[in-house]
Amino acid sequence: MDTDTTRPRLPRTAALTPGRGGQPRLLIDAPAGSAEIYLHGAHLTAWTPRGGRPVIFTSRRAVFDAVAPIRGGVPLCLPWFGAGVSGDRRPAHGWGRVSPWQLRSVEPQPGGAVQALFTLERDGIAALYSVSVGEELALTLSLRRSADAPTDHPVEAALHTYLAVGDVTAVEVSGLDGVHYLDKVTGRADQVQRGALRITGQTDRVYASGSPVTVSDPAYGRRVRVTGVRARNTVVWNPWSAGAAALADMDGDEFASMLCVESAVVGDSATRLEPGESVSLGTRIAVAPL
Ligand SMILES: O=P(O)(O)OC[C@H]1O[C@H](O)[C@H](O)[C@@H](O)[C@@H]1O
Repeated sequence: MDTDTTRPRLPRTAALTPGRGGQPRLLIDAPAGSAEIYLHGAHLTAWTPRGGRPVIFTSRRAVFDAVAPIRGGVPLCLPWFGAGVSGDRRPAHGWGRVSPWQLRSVEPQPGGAVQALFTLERDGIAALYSVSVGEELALTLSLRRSADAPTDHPVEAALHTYLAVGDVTAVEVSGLDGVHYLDKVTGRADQVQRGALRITGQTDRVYASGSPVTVSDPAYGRRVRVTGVRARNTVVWNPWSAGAAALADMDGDEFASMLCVESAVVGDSATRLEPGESVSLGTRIAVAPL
C-alpha cells in the first residue's frame, strides 16, 4: 500500500520517477503532448506536442544535482530576476529555480492535455505553479505574500523559456517592432526595436512588452509563438559562442540551437506586494508550420 500521503494520485498519463542524477521528475505523456518536469525548481526540461518535434532546449551539460539551477528548459525566476531591482540579491534569479517544489496534483484536461500543480513557500511568499501540457504549453505562476509577512522587496518573476531552434542565426523574432528595451549587453536603456529581431551576436534585452512574440525558424520549418499572460516584459537572451563557452553547464556550440524568450515582470515593472496580495504571470507556447 502506498503510504506516502504527500504524493498526489496520478492519472495513467503521468509518472513520478527518478530522472537524470536520480532526481525526482514528473513525466507526462498526455494524448496531446508530453513533458518532463523536475521537482527541483519545478523545472520543465522538455515539451513535445503530439506528432511534433521537441520545442524546449535543455543543455547536454545541464547539471542535475538538486543544488545547481538546470541549464535550459524553463527556469522559474522568482521572487527576483538576475540580481534583483536592488542589484545585490543572491542567488541569481531568486530561490525559485533552486528550491524543491511540492507536486500537488496532476489532472487530465479537456482536449487531451494534462495539468500539473506545484507549490513552494519561502520567505513569506507562497508560490503556485500550473503547467498545462498539450498541443500548447501553458505555464502560470502566482505569487502571494503571506498575510503576516512584512512588505519586502518588490517582486519580480520570469518564465525563462529556452526554445530549441534549428539555427539561431537564421531565426527571425517578430512582434517587438517599435517596443522600447534595455540592452543589457551594452548597458543602454530606452532603445527601440525596429522591425524584426535577428540574432547576430550576444543578445540580452528586456523589452517593455508581454505581447505575443513569434520565432520563425526556417531550419525546423516552424513558427513558435510565445504569448505572455499579464507579462509586462519579454526578455530575449542568447549568450553567443563566447558567452556559452564561459558557462560550465553549456557546450560552446549549443548557443546556435537555443533562444530564450521569457515572459516576465521585471525591473520597472516589479510589484511591491502588500501582505495578502498576489501577482500572477503566464506564458503560452504554441507551434505552427512555417
Ligand atoms: O546564467 P543564468 O543565471 O541562468 O542567467 C542566464 C541569463 O538569464 C537572463 O536571460 C538574463 O537576462 C541574462 O542576463 C542571463 O545571463
